[in-house]
Amino acid sequence: MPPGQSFEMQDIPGKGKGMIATKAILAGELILFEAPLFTLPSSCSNSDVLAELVKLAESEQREFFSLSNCHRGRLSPPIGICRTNGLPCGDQSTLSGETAERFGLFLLGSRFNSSCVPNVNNYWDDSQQKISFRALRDVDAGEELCICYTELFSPRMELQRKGKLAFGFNCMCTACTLPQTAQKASDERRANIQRLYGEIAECGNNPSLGVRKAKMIIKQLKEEGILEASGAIFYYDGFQFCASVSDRKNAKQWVKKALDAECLGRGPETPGAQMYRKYLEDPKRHRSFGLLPRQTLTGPET
Ligand SMILES: C[S@@+](CC[C@H](N)C(=O)[O-])C[C@H]1O[C@@H](n2cnc3c(N)ncnc32)[C@H](O)[C@@H]1O
Repeated sequence: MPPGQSFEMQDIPGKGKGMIATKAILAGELILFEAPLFTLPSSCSNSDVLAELVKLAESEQREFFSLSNCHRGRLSPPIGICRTNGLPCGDQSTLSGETAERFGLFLLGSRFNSSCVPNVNNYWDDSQQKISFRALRDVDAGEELCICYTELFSPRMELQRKGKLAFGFNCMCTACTLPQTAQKASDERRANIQRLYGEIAECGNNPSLGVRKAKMIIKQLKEEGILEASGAIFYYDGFQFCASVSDRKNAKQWVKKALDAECLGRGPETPGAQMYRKYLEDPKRHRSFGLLPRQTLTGPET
């Protein structure tokens, strides 16, 4: 591992290898900023992978073949390793339907295991052509550092099914190994979050209801321990509802929260952070500002 790194690779029971924090890490801290071995279109074939592998140094090829492969025996090793370890080089969300057009292979980054309550966020920085990993909350030395491979707003059965289908494992993260009653409560919260996520999109003409739903979803995300991993989009919803009724003061409070969440998980210079900063300066610059009759709504809880 390079010097100064705040984690090391260790064997993790039931998960193969994984990354463990070797010192305390603060929320928002950049843990790793890594260039890919290569990137490929998400629809690539085994021969596309081979064409990339021949361009690599022998030591890199060896490291590539030492990565985990959950498709062993079913797919050729090159494509099996890519499907197991590839990380999206772009935004990806099953709920919004966004799919990254490319994925990248990372010698260190591909060793982060998955959690349904991730403490690390991975983000592809297109301008630098590197992936960043940032702590979503304060992490103690000795804790495992985990990203999330799937999306977060699904009840356990669905998360398990998606993880199993795509990556061939039964998730052993802290949320999936909770005692039964705690798991039931967590499942109910995630089902509520999923429902509210759908409902909030229907509130364009009822911004007061929209703000109430944004607050409900944020409360449940917080209780579930996944607010930092996904809060920015709901704070931005709150902003848009307030902007649509010319509620400048509350719009600013919502977009400030969205900006803070974006900076925490993705960094201060992303296109998203720049957009939030623009609206924080002047909410009127949003296209929906003043589209509905003037009304005073409420800001986010502090
Ligand atoms: C991208 S690799 C992660 C690093 C891998 N553990 C290794 O040893 O290199 C993905 C594989 O790690 C394991 N894994 C990741 N997250 C897991 C989890 N939450 N529970 C169980 N296994 C997990 C699964 O075998 C999965 O196919």
